[in-house]
Amino acid sequence: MTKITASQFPADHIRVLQSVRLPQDHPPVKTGRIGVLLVNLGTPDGTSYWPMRRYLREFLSDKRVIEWPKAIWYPILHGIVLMTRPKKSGKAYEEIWNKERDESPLRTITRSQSDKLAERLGLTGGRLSVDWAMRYGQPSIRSRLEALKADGCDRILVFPLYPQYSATTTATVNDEVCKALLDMRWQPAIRTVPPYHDDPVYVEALALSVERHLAGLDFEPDLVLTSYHGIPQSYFRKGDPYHCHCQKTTRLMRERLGWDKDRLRVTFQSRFGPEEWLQPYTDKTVEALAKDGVKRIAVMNPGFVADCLETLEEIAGEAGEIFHEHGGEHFTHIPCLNDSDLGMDVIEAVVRRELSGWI
Ligand SMILES: C=CC1=C(C)c2cc3[nH]c(cc4nc(cc5[nH]c(cc1n2)c(C)c5CCC(=O)O)C(CCC(=O)O)=C4C)c(C)c3C=C
Ligand SMILES: [Fe+2]
Ligand SMILES: [Fe+2]
Repeated sequence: MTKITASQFPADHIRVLQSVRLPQDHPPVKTGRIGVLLVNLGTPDGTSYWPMRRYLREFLSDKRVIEWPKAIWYPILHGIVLMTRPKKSGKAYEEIWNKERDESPLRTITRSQSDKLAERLGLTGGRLSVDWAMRYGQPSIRSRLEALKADGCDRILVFPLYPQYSATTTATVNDEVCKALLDMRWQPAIRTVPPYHDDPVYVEALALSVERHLAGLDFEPDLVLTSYHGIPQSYFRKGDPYHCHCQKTTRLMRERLGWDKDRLRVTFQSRFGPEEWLQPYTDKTVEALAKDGVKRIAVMNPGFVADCLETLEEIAGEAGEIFHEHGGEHFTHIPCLNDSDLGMDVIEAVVRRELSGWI
């Protein structure tokens, strides 16, 4: 957790009661701070079987992620998936693992985003604590909310790091926050960050990241795919707005870049299980493009706030291989916004907006 203590305190209504003299038998009171908690999806603690299994078990037991009835899903999960997937996914994680820190890139980048946000907010004064958590794995949402509360935060802004809303991501973060509140006697006031898929700062950052990346290449891609993580088609039919949010982000980028529909396309990646997922699929599209004679493409992942397994291994690695195997010549992956200045501009703008009235 990074604390920001500034000499200038902007809002009158925020008080620190630590200095108030309390009766001797009074429990300690610490209040008056504001917390910001960045939350990303999660990540295993290691790439070997047991850490992978623990992580996948928590993730795939979430009823927001797999909506099948427990009586059907649990025997499959415990009987097949948790026997085979930890090994397969562990190998994939090994390819992208941050060996220096012995952790996944998602964890490294999320921590850095939290540190940089604290630095940026500190510049303007205020009494804020900035921290980060993972929905699955460590550090857990519960542990960081408790730490913020213990630090005197009686107002906490929770930021699920997903620009496009989905029940499988945003809602499950909010569920976990509410579960932690259930056990608190003195609950902090909570705000959660809404989706920001059409925020001009976000769209501008994405467009600039494309322009800058393409300017540094020695070839010009014929088209760029915006590849979003998929969800089952049935979730969309039941009312999850995720598909529409993805389409809107890409449309706004296209308008900002002044490109036509064929030059910036939407695809969906990371299918899991036998169901039909949102289409067109990224891997199939990449293959079809190469077979149709397209020689140069770029792929980016606007829905991922940080590079991770799904972008580094599945897109920068596998999708590139597919393209080359089927006749493509030049493939480039445009990195996520991560903790770059552009990425931090987006996070800071969203946080400042959502904190309004509190600071
Ligand atoms: C099984 C169903 C899954 C749904 C639905 C799903 C939605 C979803 N996921 C992300 C973002 C990420 N997913 C990541 C990894 C990952 N995702 C699933 C499954 C579903 N995701 C699994 C099983 C895994 C683990 C890896 C594997 O075994 O393949 C990650 C990467 C985490 C990392 O440490 O790098 C991210 C990020 C979104 C945005 C989303 C729906 C919109
Ligand atoms: Fe996922
Ligand atoms: Fe739609």
